[in-house]
Amino acid sequence: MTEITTAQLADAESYARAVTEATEASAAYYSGGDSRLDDATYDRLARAIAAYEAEHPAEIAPASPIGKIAGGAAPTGEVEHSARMMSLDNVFDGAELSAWADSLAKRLGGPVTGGYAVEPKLDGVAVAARYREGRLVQLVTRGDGSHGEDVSHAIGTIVGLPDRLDTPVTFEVRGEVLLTTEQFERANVIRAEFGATPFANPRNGAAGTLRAKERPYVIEMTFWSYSGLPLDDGSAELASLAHSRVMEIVAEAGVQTTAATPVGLRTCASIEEVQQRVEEIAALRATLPFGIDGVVIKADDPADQEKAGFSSRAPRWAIAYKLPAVERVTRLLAVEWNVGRTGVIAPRAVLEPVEIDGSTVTYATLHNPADITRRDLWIGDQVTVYKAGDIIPRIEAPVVQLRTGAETPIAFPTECPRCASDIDTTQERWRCVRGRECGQLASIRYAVARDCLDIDGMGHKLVTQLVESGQVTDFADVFTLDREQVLGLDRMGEVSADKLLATIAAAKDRPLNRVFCALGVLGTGRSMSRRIARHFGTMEAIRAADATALEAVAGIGAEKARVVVAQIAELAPLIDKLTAAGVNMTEPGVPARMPGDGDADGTAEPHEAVPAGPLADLTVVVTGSMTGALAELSRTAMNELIESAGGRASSSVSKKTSLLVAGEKAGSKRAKAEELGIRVIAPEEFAELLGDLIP
Ligand SMILES: NC(=O)c1ccc[n+]([C@@H]2O[C@H](COP(=O)([O-])OP(=O)(O)OC[C@H]3O[C@@H](n4cnc5c(N)ncnc54)[C@H](O)[C@@H]3O)[C@@H](O)[C@H]2O)c1
Ligand SMILES: [Zn+2]
Repeated sequence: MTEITTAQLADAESYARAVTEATEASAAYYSGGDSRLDDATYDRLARAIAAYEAEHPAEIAPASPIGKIAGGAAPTGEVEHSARMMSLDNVFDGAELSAWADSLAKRLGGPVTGGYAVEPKLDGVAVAARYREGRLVQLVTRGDGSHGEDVSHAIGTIVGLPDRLDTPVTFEVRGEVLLTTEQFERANVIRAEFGATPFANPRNGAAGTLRAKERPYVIEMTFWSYSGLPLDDGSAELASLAHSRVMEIVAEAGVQTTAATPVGLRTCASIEEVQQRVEEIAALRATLPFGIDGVVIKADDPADQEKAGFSSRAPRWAIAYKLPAVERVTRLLAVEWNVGRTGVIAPRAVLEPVEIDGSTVTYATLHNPADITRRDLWIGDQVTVYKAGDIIPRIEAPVVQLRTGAETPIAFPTECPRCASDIDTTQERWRCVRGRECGQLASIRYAVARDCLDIDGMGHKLVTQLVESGQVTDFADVFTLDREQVLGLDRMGEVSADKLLATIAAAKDRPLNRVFCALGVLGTGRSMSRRIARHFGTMEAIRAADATALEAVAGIGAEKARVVVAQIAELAPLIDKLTAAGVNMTEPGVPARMPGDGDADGTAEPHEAVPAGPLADLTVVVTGSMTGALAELSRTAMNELIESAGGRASSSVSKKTSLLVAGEKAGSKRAKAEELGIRVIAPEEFAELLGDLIP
């Protein structure tokens, strides 16, 4: 997207470019092609153009979309409308809504007499449907408002717009043709079957489908009427009835109206009531089976309408209260494959972060591999992303027209990303062949690994065997294995069995930080586990801590604190089992910090359990392979060592780094440290500094 879409227009040249970009986008938008811009971006661009024009009225370009129906860009047809088909003016908040109501009152010489009708603003394509003698004879698009295109070929494919009514009425109904969420999903499945590119979003699908004449397949759409008017000499009385009454007559005739949507048509006496209703509809938006982009408010009484009249573009007696955009276009950066508790392997889209409906969206759900194939998604694609309310964001479709050729196919996993077992691909939802066991395996493997309980000799094969035979269901079971069970394992002799049992017994005495780490609490890796253990001292104190108490640990914010508390509560049975098996639950040298401990004012200062050592207050990064006295130490052991010497271990070099320990084959971290002027020392020198702290 070019910069002019967000910035103010600085000069005539950027104004001209903005007008071109807007008219091109509109042309695509109204014809059912893929617009390069999402609505929020288009609206920003249009506002920038309008602001520029207000300041430079002499420079207004003839092609400017401002003040024109459909931005002047809709394909116009040959069918003359029975009455102009207008746009709607917009408001974006309560204050603007009140201002609109005030200006309307001024025009009317007093408040509206018949109240306001409030309906959803359906996000589809406007059409006029002409019924003569109860038969649907013609469908016309809005076009430029005075002439539209004949799209009568779509008659018979639109739910809610019957081709024959029960009574022989002659009238015209106007309304919105759209694809419901369900129809949209189905449409893209059909499109894929016929090798056609997917629709980028439901609106686009409705516009394209309405205009498409010769397709080998049918795509079902839905119609909701929002107005009814006389046609030829028929139904003249409609012109003198309240809007809400007209809608009743249209509905009685058998045409679907906005009143039949889940949010209905409501009349409100005051603008405060309208505002309240807008908020209710906004809250229900995410639950609707189709997209809305706002709420439409109309003076209900025909006398009020007549007095208010029209501008060149829109009625003055109606207004669209726009809701925040829930769809944006952004880039698909990657697809991650996560394995759920039951072994289901679910893809998740990683997106270039984009702001939708007040929050930043970085991930979106993708259902399964078949779904990815059906949607024809590629890495690098620009995609339409939808999010409303609390609903998890979803990718609607790629914007195929924006492909550059640099997109790459999405690689499907060939083995379980968690346990490397085979994948059962017989169902649409792929699953690790180990199912539930897959999660057990992964968490037990994690717990016994070097960084956690460090049970040497308990490799992947062994864990797999123990889980498959049902002898071990969680890592607490490892501590209660008896000699007989161990001897029963494949290729297990007496010597190695005893050795393994000895390692398991030794692992019971690991410090709390490692036991805690082994629990695999979300968001607490090795160093966070150390910090938590050093802060609280005992598992009992950790379990007694509430979210506020946890926030006292460096690096734990409110959000994380809540997650950790919830997970520890969930893990209670496992922790109890570990305690019963005799596993150590204390951090050596650190007193327990129970709730209520701390300073007089009740706020517990994080106390430094470890006395200030040679690395007090230094942030240390280790890179390359260690030699000399440190040769045997894993990264975890190195980090523990740094912390026991009073320092902070970190994995990346930044301005905050105090010291880089660079071993053999140190690469980019060393270069960066040198660039930042950070002190770099060799493992031997570091070992000297630490002296007898080295284990
Ligand atoms: N993405 C793009 O490139 C692009 C380009 C042009 C326009 N747009 C979008 O189109 C919109 C502007 O389009 P517009 O000028 O056609 O006006 P509009 O669509 O915002 O409002 C007028 C229309 O609302 C519809 N409508 C829905 N429910 C209604 C109801 N209950 N009562 C009355 N009318 C109802 C009618 O079809 C009417 O024609 C903006 O949201 C803009 O973002 C996007
Ligand atoms: Zn698995």
